[in-house]
Amino acid sequence: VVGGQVASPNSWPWQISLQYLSGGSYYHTCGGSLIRADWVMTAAHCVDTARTWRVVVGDHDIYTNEGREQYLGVSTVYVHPNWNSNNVASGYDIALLRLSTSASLNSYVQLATLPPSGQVLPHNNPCYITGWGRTQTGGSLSAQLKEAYLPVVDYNTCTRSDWWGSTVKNTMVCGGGGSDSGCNGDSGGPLNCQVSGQYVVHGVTSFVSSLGCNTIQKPTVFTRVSAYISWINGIIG
Ligand SMILES: CC(C)C[C@H](NC(=O)[C@H](CCCC[NH3+])NC(=O)C(F)(F)F)C(=O)Nc1ccc(C(C)C)cc1
Repeated sequence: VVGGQVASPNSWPWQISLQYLSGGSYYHTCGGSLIRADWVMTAAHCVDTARTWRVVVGDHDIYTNEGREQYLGVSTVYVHPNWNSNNVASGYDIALLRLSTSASLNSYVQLATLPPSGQVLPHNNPCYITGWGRTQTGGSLSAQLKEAYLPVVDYNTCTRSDWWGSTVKNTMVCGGGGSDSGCNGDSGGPLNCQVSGQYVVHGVTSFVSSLGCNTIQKPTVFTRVSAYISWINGIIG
């Protein structure tokens, strides 16, 4: 997350860290959202490479043990069948992870609320991106979970030729477009939008401009969760 601020610890209790095993250690690579005690929603591009994964719930500082973390294995990865790793612009950047151990829900670990199928939020709807991603283009990951205010940019605006043009599809949500943005390592994490006084996960962080994370008029682009509710329900039952 570029800009924004460090989140109050565990204030986004559905946020997870997706980590992979390398040389005997685990490394953060993506975010995600806990949607059932044994299911995580993330981005398909996060799991393009076959690795040994683990999901950490209840985390705040990914480099220190604060006692609220639960470390959970991943038994099965379900990538959307239409996902094309060579073209993030076609959408379908969504995957579900079946956990080998269920999370234990408490005040630090809660399930995300998903939107009703088909719901499209209006321009400027209040939303926050959260994640441990780079804090600047080409910078390092954030040790502590960050949040940034990225209000919805409606489809009409986001697809303007001087914004994202036809790169953005209506199965996506745009947020921000100013000096705050998502960045590498935020992928797969939630866009948390306020709807009727409740935070609802309306987006899965998908891409930013290759010119730089917080490029003006290139809002952070999210998979629109409400476009995939049937697929999700078909998988998790
Ligand atoms: C150094 C970073 C900022 C580069 C930037 N990376 C990204 O946007 C990556 C993953 C993109 C999937 C493609 N393999 N996503 C992120 O960093 C995220 F914002 F989600 F955290 C990128 O490649 N962006 C990109 C690439 C191609 C397109 C074409 C569809 C025009 C659009 C954006």
